Amino acid sequence: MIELTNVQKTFGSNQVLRDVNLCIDKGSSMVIIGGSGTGKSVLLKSVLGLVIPDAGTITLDGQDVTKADRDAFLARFGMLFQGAALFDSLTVWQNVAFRLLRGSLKRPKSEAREIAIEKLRRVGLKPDVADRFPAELSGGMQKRVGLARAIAAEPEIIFFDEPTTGLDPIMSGVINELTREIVDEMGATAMTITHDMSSVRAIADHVAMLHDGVIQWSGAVADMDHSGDPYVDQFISGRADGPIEAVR
Ligand SMILES: Nc1ncnc2c1ncn2[C@@H]1O[C@H](COP(=O)(O)OP(=O)(O)OP(=O)(O)O)[C@@H](O)[C@H]1O
Repeated sequence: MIELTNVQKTFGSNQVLRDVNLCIDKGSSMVIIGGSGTGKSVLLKSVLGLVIPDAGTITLDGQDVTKADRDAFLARFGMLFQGAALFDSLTVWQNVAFRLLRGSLKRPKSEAREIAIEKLRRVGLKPDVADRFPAELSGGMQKRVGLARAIAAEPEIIFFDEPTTGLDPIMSGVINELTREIVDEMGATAMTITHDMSSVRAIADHVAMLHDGVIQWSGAVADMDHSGDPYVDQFISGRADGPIEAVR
């Protein structure tokens, strides 16, 4: 379980997280929504211990994330970055096996390659893709490779940062479905940040909306459409008028 209690973070005069309280149950999928610049990435980085809150606590299974042994702690996470963020100079399989080729999760090269090929297959890519370079692949294929990399070390917790950015609606749907399937079959805890409402509906068990430094609303995805919260209503319907200022 991931638990954030009274988390605060300010950069200079910019108070980004004012008082964030959030709980993500083991094996469940939480999607954080919110406008640009509301602090979703700061929140995600805080859970990874990459941003240190000014106040409040973040725990993973009861352990303070800022006090955990870095290597062992990060080994529990998989991450799909915005825009896939593959290493151009590495082949596809080396990208997928990145964490299996170094550090605490290191395996022999042949074994790492085998795992990479198996994970590529899981995301719908054939073994012949393994020796190609990311630049030779379409955006949708790169996302699949990013997903294969995120699951390569079979993490307990997976973070998805804008998983469908740059994809057309059909490919977004495919990636969303694949993401949900994989999270379910791994039994992983998932935390996703996105603006894409189709991702929210496909991936989330629970939704939390970050606005003005606090979790404005949180609840089951099934309750999102009748939350009664004017901020959530405005966000999911994409209206310019409402309590959220459209000009920032
Ligand atoms: N390291 C940093 N130093 C200073 N300010 C920062 C830093 N990281 C983030 N911020 C500020 O915190 C605010 C929230 O940024 P963040 O990237 O978390 O927003 P976001 O909700 O993820 O936005 P988007 O959806 O556009 O990616 C922004 O005003 C940003 O400029």
